[in-house]
Amino acid sequence: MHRNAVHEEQEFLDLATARRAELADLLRAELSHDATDALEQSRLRMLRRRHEELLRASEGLVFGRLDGADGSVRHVGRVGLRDDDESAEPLLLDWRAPAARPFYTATAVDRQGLARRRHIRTTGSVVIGVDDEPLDGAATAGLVGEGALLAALGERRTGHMSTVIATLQREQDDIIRAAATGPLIVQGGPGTGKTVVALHRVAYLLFTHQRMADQAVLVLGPSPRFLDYIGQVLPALGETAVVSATCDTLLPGVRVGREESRRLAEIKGRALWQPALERYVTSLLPGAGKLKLRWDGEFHVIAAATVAQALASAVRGRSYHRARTVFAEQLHQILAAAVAEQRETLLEQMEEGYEDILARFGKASEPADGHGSDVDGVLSEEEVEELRDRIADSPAIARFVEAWWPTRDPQQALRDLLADPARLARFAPELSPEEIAAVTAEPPSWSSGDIPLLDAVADLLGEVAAGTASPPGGPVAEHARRQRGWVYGHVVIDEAQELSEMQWQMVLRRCPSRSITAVGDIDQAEAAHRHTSWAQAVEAALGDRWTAAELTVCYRTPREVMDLTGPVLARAGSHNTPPRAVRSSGIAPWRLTVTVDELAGAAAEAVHELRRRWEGGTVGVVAPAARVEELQAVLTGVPVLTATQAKGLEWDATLLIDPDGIAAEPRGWNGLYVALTRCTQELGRLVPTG
Ligand SMILES: Nc1ncnc2c1ncn2[C@@H]1O[C@H](COP(=O)(O)OP(=O)(O)OP(=O)(O)O)[C@@H](O)[C@H]1O
Repeated sequence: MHRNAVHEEQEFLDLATARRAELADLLRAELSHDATDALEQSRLRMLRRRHEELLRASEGLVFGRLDGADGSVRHVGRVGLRDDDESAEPLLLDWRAPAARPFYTATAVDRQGLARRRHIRTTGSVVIGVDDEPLDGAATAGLVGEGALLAALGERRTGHMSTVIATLQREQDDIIRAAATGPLIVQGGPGTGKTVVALHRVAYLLFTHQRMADQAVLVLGPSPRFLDYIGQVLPALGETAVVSATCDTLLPGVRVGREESRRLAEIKGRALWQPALERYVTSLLPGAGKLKLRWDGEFHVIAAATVAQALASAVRGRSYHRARTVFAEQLHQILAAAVAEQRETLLEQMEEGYEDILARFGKASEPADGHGSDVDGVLSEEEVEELRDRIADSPAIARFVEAWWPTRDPQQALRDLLADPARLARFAPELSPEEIAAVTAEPPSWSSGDIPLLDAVADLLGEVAAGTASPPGGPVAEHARRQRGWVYGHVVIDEAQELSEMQWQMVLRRCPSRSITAVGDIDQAEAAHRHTSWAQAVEAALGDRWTAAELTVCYRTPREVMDLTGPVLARAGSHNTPPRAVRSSGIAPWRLTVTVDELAGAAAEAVHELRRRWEGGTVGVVAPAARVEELQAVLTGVPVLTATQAKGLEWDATLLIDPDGIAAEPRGWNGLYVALTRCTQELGRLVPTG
């Protein structure tokens, strides 16, 4: 029966493959001509996107089939394909289309009109097997497509995350398709597919909302290594309108140049900096007072009240530089009016003087040639405007404005604050004298904790000149990456439990609509802040305006290993239960005690053995920070990482070195929880004694 099914699906795959090639050819022909107007340009952009999507969809083009209780048959795949006949049902349903949803969510209890779900396994353009799941029978364990899922989970790891569109589970699918109108915070234990969900959600949102594709989506991850690990998922799903970054790399042109202590990371992550920096930047504004400007050899005094009024209206709701531009424009206007008025007064005085002279000589005060009371020489409106333009273009006036209201470099402005204890005490009175001393003692290069402060200052100062936007055309992600002030359609944060309050502010600035998906595990938090609940972690940034969701099943770590995590989680102060492991690897975790002197040798031997056992897969080593360097020297061909660095990654086998040493690190129990849960198959522990 299966042979027939394979044959049947092969026929369908051949049909879909041919149609894909045909559509790609048609699109290529359409894309060969140039756009003549903006409308055509945007149409071509969409076609180009579609073309790329089709080209990339060669692997796993068709992976599912839905048989309706009414006898209907629909196939689900990586992209949607239409037949020639536009009115007919699509040949292939895109996995993100609403009609494909039952593939991920239908169960025997909630059949959604289906009689059967079929998973189709393929290699390239060959169907290698099918898994049928009747939905009209008795209720099953609740896993969707269990056979296909367990086969996928048991596969060797390549070192890069792959797409899982064929085996997404219902609780994951619910989050992927959730509304994107406000912040959604997803709590999930290790291996529950948080990263999978976050990335597939990006693909879903870009497919569903054109606006997000136009504005790009930002994906924030904890480290460059992690970004590299997930880097192939979205391109494989055909998505390019995505910028991936860490909080450290979000500011164009600014690099983190040094490590910082946990104490300073904690101090600099506090929400108090936002109002402190606002107060500081406000203090940089010029004070109101009369202004004395020179124009055409004459001095003009602008009264303090006029300056105060112009200043107040310029500053309202604007950044420092934007307010400066608005004020300068007003000043040009005021000065032009003052020049015109002074000229008028002068003319009047001249006229009065002339009449005096005439009176003294006993002449009547009738108008005389060129000196009538209609005061010839008073500037017309156009002339005042022209004068204002000349004032606006005048380098001398620009110098005057610069001296009175200087443009500022955000980096310099922040350095001036962080290096000055008196200023810090004035603007951040919540900091203790010891904390201020610790901040001011830091070297001038930037650390990770400085980046959100710098971003806040850059935002409060604003751009010096408007119109720095890059020219239109080219991929949207490139524009977004280059501009600090880019507003994204959506932001996805992975390992969100690590974000400090100030890093959250940095996210909000990039997404004022608050269309944000944050996934993480509060129990894996290792950052310097002390949050142990999501409510605490996001209180300063989001208040209580966010929606919570949860993932409860662990797909990565086998049951044998998850069983070890309960006590570790309890020591980490967690109130959560570890997620339920979906599978067992049949391999008991092992533990070897060695002397400290034997440790490096034993580690090398264990790595050698694990690599042999997991040939074609991956092995990773996690150790306390203090031992990493020494181990890297002896363990070649495998990553040797701290628990923090291992966050989000996975290997077939993990060698955990000195678990007690990891537990003794700051937030070490959380770190140990991370380290224990990185393997998909086997966990070995080397415990030094003495
Ligand atoms: N529905 C699924 N089908 C197939 N594989 C899945 C599915 N969900 C998760 N996985 C796999 O489980 C592993 C863990 O997923 P992921 O890295 O997204 O979990 P996580 O919750 O982010 O974990 P952690 O918090 O430990 O980093 C990955 O190998 C992923 O491909």
